[in-house]
Amino acid sequence: MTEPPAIVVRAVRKAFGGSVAVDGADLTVGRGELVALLGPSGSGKTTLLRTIAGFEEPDEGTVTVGGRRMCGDGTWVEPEARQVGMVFQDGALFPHLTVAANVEFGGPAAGRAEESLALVGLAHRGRSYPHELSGGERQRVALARALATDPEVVLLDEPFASLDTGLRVALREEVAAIMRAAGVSALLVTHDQQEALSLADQVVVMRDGRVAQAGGPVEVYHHPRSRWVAEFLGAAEVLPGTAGPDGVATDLGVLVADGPAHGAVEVIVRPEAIALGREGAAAVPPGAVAGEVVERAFYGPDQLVGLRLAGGRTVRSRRPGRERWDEGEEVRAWVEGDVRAVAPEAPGSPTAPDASEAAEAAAP
Ligand SMILES: Nc1ncnc2c1ncn2[C@@H]1O[C@H](COP(=O)(O)OP(=O)(O)OP(=O)(O)O)[C@@H](O)[C@H]1O
Repeated sequence: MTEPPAIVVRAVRKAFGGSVAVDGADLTVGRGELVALLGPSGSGKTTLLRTIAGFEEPDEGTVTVGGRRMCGDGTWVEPEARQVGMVFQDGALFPHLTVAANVEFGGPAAGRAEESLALVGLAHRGRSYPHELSGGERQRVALARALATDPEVVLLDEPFASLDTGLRVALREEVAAIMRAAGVSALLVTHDQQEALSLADQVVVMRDGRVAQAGGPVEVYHHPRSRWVAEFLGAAEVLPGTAGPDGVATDLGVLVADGPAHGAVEVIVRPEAIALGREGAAAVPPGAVAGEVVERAFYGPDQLVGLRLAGGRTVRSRRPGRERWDEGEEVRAWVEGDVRAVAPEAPGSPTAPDASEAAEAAAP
């Protein structure tokens, strides 16, 4: 018999006073899967997580953990009886208890406290106090405490947000590796696109209390369902185009795009899919279009080269940082790789992108 998924959320709605925080959300976390719940501030991620943990009671919908109904249809299971481990942003350790006592506090399964401290690489720090540990070590203790109860699923609410960049990247990779090694199912709340795309088996993108799209990292990044999802997940050039039998006619040439086959569309092109070459270079294909380099933003490993195309539109091409492209230079540009076309969004529609969120996502 196949085991039930770790978490199933169906049609969950939660309002505070008149304001709706979660508006009919569905999600599934499979066994052993690491799922990222990603969205801008205020999109309802934490509220949904707290609903799964049992800290909030939804107005509507159902939550099932490990095949057991937790709430909905008249059922209510208290948080402590849900077999859910929690890791918060600040770790929430007791400062007056040793590391070992903190891990034992949750009432671990027999023998699990030591085992889970060993799992996070801190078996030798059981007698230390939280203030004697680094921020990263404290978060590993918090994870050990969550794992010690042998939970059906671990819920992590922005567990790396308070750490600085280098440590954050190292710790998140370590934590993902620990959870995979332990076969733990986990739901991770984050507003960091790179964190979600690099760690998760499945990314659930939330917007205004709803799931805008859910899928594998490659799927949501390369096949966004809407312009908003595309721009939220990373830098994207959005070009108006006309779809026809040969492809979509745009300022970057006629492109083969996955999306509507006829009429006006918006084509979403990632800057890394826009290739550049100098006129006459062997790599430049016949359909390449002319452009002038008008700006350049250097990030180290890569750079964004701004091009003004014939007709006046400016697009960015992501190039390796070692290449040299000078302002004023005439170049040729063409599209390589995945291109997605979506129906144009009416200005001001609820799915139209928000400029500030898109700007945040555009950073490398
Ligand atoms: N206890 C509460 N009382 C009233 N409003 C709340 C409460 N908790 C959340 N909200 C509101 O619900 C909405 C969703 O909040 P939530 O914290 O779930 O979003 P989020 O996506 O986790 O945001 P962030 O990334 O900023 O933590 C927000 O508008 C928030 O102000």
